[in-house]
Amino acid sequence: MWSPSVKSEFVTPTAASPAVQALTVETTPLDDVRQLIPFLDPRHPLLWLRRGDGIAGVGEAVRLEFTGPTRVTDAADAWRTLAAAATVTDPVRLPGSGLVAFGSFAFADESEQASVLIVPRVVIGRRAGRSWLTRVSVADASAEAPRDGGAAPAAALPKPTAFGPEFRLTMAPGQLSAAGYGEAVASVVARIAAGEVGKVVLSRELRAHLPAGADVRRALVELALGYSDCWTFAVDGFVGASPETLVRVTAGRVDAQVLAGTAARGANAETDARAATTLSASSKDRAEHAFAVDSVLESLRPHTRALESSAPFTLKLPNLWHLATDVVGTLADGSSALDLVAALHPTAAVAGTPRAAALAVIRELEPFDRGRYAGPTGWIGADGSGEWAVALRSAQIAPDGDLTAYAGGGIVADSDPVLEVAETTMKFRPIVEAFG
Ligand SMILES: C=C(O[C@H]1C=CC=C(C(=O)O)[C@@H]1O)C(=O)O
Repeated sequence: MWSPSVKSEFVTPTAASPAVQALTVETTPLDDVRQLIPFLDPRHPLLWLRRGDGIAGVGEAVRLEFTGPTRVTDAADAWRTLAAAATVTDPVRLPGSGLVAFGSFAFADESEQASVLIVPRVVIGRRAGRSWLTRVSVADASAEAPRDGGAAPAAALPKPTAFGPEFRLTMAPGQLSAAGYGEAVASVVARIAAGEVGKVVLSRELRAHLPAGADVRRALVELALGYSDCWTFAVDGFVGASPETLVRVTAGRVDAQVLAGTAARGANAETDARAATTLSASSKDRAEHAFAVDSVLESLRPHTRALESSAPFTLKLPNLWHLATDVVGTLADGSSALDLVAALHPTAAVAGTPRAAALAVIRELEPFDRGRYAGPTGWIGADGSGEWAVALRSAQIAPDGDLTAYAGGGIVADSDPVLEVAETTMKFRPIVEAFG
């Protein structure tokens, strides 16, 4: 149960967060800030942005790391404790103002990649023409005075910085080549025919190396401009532009947009319209989509009332068409956005059906750790509100500059290996073009 409290003074340490920190958080309104990206740290950007609205974080006031099967529920618990110990002044009261943490979680229980919640020292936010600045300062719960002297008084906007030099990366196949991916797809189709599993989402990776000191904001600008209807994100070196909303919680309302089923865009208006019509009529894509919608409804139902889903429709993105379904409901049990993320992940849009069997096939056929690809990425607020995407069309940048990009697709009984390879190539486009 989520019981919002932003004024509590007393903190109980938890296993996930042994030294609980008391945060002082102050949000002040700003004149409209149209561009958030120039304010980011070029090498450690924290960003959540769609259609020009979102939040940009600078610095780290708190960093919590989680691993293993309970990583999301541990994070939800740790966040409750941290938020309850914070003193928050927030006259703006918009989604993303006040105390927020950016988060990104590994896809797999056994992943070596840490899952994180990061509370920035400074957040600049923008929503519907209103902007704000949030400053965060930290004190140990036991300490008498804040370590860094308390929240800075409501202050001027931090300065945007000039972009570093342009760079272009060449991506090379990773541990699973395009041909190897085609073979893995054929193997999944055979397992489906044998009745072992209904659907499996398989992926492959591309690799590159970022020059020392590269300004990652350049790629974020490309993603945000090229894919403005997607969630452009950057958290702890993990960047992307995902079209899929895993879940949003705002003022007791819960919504999601499920995507599964993909077609190439046509070369002209006529073939493009035909591609969309063919996609919505395709029994293969509709089957793939239905698995994903069912898994989301099943996970959200215990936490919501009046949960409804739209009929599937075609969603146009610059690089492809998707089949999409909108889901909306009312929060019934006080869950936070992270509680719902824990209930939802991994959906059948990124794992398959039945879930356990599909995950076993992924472990067997993908010779790499997905890291945070296809995991939940987004933000959580002090009152449990938040916005989370399924982290698709994404890449992880390691501290040494190694970059790994990921793309996959849902494999069902009628999937064709050649077409599935082509689909992953289309899905790599946002990242390949942003860095290339
Ligand atoms: C697994 C990915 O996409 C998922 C989301 C939308 C459509 C999908 C598909 O048509 O296969 C996938 O389920 C990816 O982009 O890497």
